[in-house]
Amino acid sequence: MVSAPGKVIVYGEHSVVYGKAAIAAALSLRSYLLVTPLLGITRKLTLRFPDIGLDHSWHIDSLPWDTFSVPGEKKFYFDAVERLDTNLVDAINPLVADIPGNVRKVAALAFLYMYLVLGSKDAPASAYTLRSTVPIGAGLGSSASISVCLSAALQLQMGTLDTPYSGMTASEALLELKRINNWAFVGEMCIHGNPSGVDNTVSTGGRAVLFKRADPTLPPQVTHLSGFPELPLLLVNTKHPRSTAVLVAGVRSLLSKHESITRSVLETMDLITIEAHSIICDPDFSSSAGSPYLDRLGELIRINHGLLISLGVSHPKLERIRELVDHAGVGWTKLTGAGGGGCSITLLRPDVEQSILDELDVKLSNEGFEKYKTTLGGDGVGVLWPAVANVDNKEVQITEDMFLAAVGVEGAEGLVGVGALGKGDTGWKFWGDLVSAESHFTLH
Ligand SMILES: Nc1ncnc2c1ncn2[C@@H]1O[C@H](COP(=O)(O)OP(=O)(O)OP(=O)(O)O)[C@@H](O)[C@H]1O
Ligand SMILES: C[C@@](O)(CCO)CC(=O)[O-]
Ligand SMILES: [Mg+2]
Repeated sequence: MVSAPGKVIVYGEHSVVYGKAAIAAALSLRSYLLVTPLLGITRKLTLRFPDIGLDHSWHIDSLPWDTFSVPGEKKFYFDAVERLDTNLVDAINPLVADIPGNVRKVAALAFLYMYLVLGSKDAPASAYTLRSTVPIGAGLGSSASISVCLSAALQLQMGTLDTPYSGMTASEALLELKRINNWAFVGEMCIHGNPSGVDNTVSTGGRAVLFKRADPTLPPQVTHLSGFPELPLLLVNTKHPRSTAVLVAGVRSLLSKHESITRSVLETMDLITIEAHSIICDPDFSSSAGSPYLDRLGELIRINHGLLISLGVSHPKLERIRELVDHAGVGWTKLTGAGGGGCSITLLRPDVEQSILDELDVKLSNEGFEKYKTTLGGDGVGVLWPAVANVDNKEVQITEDMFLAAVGVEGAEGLVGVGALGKGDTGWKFWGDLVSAESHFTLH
């Protein structure tokens, strides 16, 4: 069983696709993937993605392995892949043709692409069951978090990746994270079309990153921001779904029509991220009341949002949230992720009275918006191997039923041993924190 976090882009969405810098942090909302061996004589591969209503099986022997075993085709096994191989995509398309809806189709495509390149004809028959607490298509990196899960699980299953172990050095962990991230990027390409790689990078490594890929032919420059401050953030979902691929394509079209103007907007976004990074890295940085640093970060958030509006990626519902927050005077707001709906973040002023925040909460929820309680800067990809839990002091294999019933269940407090599993009133429940039951690749 593996898991990986969603993310918040604090500065630099969209411009990051054009080689500009972005700052992103991992969220405490996560996706979880369980791989269960399928017993029986039929050699099947089953995808169970109940969040999007996908339940589909293929016979392993009927998959187009020949297309995927062209000599030399697997030479890039661990390397970064820059673009999808159109022959491979063409071979997969008929396999997903009868799956209804683009949301399901691209998720199945991402899985099959990775499975066919990373796996082999002799792979054991398995079910891949995925559940996520990251809202889908809301700007919080749901696609990246599932891509990281799929990449890690498949490479672990095929024996090409080590599980994290105590004593693993930082450079060994970095290598494994790189392998996971490279293939998560492939998943993102299947889902997004033209991803920058920032989402999968922060979901893989966790914490927070400064990310920039100035030259598309070279790997990105990634600075892990271990000292990322605990910023007081309000995260609100418009609940208006949208597709990142469509929004990214919209910016590309604007660029082709108004090239120099759009380029200068993207340039300014780069300056914003760089300035924010230097503020956060200031040795005197403080986010407490009266500190000028938070105001400056807030102003940069406001300017960044204004530029995103000018790129055409805001939405009336995002503007409504901003209006309500501005009216309450509690902080600075911008969209996060691809925009067009999805979520906004507000950097809260430290000295705001609780009663004003409570009033704002009521207004937001009356208008159908959803607020998330989450923390930033959490762990990246995690592995629970073998997938066993402690039930009544016995180790039991986590079954698909237990997994489906337990992931995302609220109120699993009352720690009875980290990651222990037991019968709650409503069925199987993880008591305690799934994430802390896993092992993680640590960089420092
Ligand atoms: N829980 C899930 N189960 C199955 N597929 C999922 C799940 N979450 C995301 N996906 C896949 O990812 C797609 C959404 O990705 P998209 O990039 O459009 O939005 P996002 O990643 O949530 O937002 P952003 O890219 O702005 O952070 C869905 O259409 C689906 O194919
Ligand atoms: C809009 C975008 O910049 C962020 C999506 O979370 C796209 C990307 O970086 O791949
Ligand atoms: Mg995405």
